[in-house]
Amino acid sequence: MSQPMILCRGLTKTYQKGSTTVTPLEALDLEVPEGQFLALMGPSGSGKTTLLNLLSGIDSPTSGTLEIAGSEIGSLSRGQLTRWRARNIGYIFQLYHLVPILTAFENVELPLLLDSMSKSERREKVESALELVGLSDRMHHRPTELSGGQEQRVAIARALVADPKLLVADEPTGDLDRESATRILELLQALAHEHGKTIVMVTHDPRAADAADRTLHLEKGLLITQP
Ligand SMILES: Nc1ncnc2c1ncn2[C@@H]1O[C@H](COP(=O)(O)OP(=O)(O)OP(=O)(O)O)[C@@H](O)[C@H]1O
Repeated sequence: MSQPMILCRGLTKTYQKGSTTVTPLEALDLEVPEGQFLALMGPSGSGKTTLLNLLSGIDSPTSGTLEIAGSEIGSLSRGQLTRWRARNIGYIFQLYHLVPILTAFENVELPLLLDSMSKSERREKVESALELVGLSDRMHHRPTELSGGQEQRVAIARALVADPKLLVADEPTGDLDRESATRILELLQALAHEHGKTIVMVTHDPRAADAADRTLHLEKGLLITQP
């Protein structure tokens, strides 16, 4: 079998609050194959965001191992982690986080400005990311001129533009009506099944979880196996 995209063994995160130790994630073992669309559910405070932040290199584990695409990232320094993240992770937020004064094109272009790349190469990548999310005709619109579903698709194009292997999404349909949510979920399914992206999506919505290939449940920092 090929190596998993995500491999966690005994992954643990603790915080010290005065004399109390908070353990948002405890000894988590997890394997996710490349191209899988995984949903992560659990009550508030169960450790979902903590896990997303570890998988995406925003935070580092206290103990355990964490391999993404065969690289151990748990022990990288902050600077190494920032560079690794820019190449390997696309992050999708519930409230899109687009820059309001920039057009859809300029928002999607942002992650590429850190790379030394010609303007024409950048344009090509931005245009194909916007085409992939079905927004070629909205390229020069600003966020206020787009619907919520379209804003989320711009945000997905921005997450995709540097061609990361792993997409992490924190409640990507949480602020959308049912029809827009369905289109976003179909897009995420296509990204996993047709483009080989591995996707980890936090959601409170059972309908969104149903769109995924597999659902994991967290409770008090522990993984509850699916019945
Ligand atoms: N920086 C921090 N310092 C101390 N405790 C923290 C920190 N970050 C998270 N925690 C604690 O870890 C636990 C898990 O938090 P986390 O944000 O991962 O939960 P969640 O499942 O994403 O919740 P929600 O669905 O409400 O977003 C909570 O008890 C939280 O208070």
